[in-house]
Amino acid sequence: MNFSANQELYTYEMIEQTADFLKLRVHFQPKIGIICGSGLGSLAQDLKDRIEFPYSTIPNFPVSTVEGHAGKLIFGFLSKVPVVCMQGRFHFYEGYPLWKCAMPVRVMKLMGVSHLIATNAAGGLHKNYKVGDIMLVKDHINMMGFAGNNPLQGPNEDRFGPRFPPMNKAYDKELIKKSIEIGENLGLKDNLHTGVYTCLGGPNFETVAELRALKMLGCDAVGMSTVHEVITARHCDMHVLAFSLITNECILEYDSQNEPNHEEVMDAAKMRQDTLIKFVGKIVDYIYKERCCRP
Ligand SMILES: O=P(O)(O)O[C@@H]1C[C@H](O)[C@@H](CO)O1
Ligand code: HPA
Repeated sequence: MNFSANQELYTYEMIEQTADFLKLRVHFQPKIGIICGSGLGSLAQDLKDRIEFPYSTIPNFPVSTVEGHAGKLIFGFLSKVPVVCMQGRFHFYEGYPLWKCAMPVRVMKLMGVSHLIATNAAGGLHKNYKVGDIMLVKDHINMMGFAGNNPLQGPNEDRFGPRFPPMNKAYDKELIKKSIEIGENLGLKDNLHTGVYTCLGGPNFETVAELRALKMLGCDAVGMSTVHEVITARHCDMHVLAFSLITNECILEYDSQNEPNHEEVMDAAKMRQDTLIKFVGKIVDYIYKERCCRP
């Protein structure tokens, strides 16, 4: 990252300006933020009393450029719970620095969101993962961080959080436990896992050697998002639940005839959309009743 470009970083006031723009137009306070992964935009389709903002109409917002990411911020009620959904997220490979990719999380924070549900499409590395399975993220390996890239780089904004935030409790254990229970009640017992997610910069899918290395490091699923959003959310003390929909099995053998592609990712997401809508709806309901409304 070029630090002479620091003046291009979002200031607190810019994020505030974006949040104020939205607050003026949305007459309820969302408590839960949902980021829809590739092909998972349908998670936002069931919102009642929706108010939609194409990203291009929101001051200071980047715009999504990827197929399967509609590029809208949608406010509404899911199971009577006020939420905000990102129908489309920003990826590093689109040319955005990580701090820009994660900026909407800070906007959510300033709007009063206390819980973030980040979803993604990911390749399954673990031998037991099948296409259509759900992996609740219990931890991540920040590979881009290993290479010196982090959404919190640059001067720290103390009004969001500390210079050196801990990350050992990034994913809320109680929410993972509850989500497993919810998933099992929906008949997903055999399709539900907890595991370690990693994000690479993309946009190319990984080589066999890279995938083998990631597996050796302890990664169970690989994608191109989420980690920088979670770091940003934890920095400003939001509670985080994240899950990956396994959309393809990672190819770990040189003699495989298969090649991963974005279409299979989108197809797998489409196949699972109804189940995921129910799953997320029940999680949102639980968070709202048991967390947000707790005195
Ligand atoms: O936004 P997510 O992480 O769900 O998207 C994944 C990673 C790439 O953007 C794309 C590859 O098919 O899906
Ligand atoms: N690798 C990286 N990102 C992905 C994959 C994958 O196999 N599947 C969906 N997003």
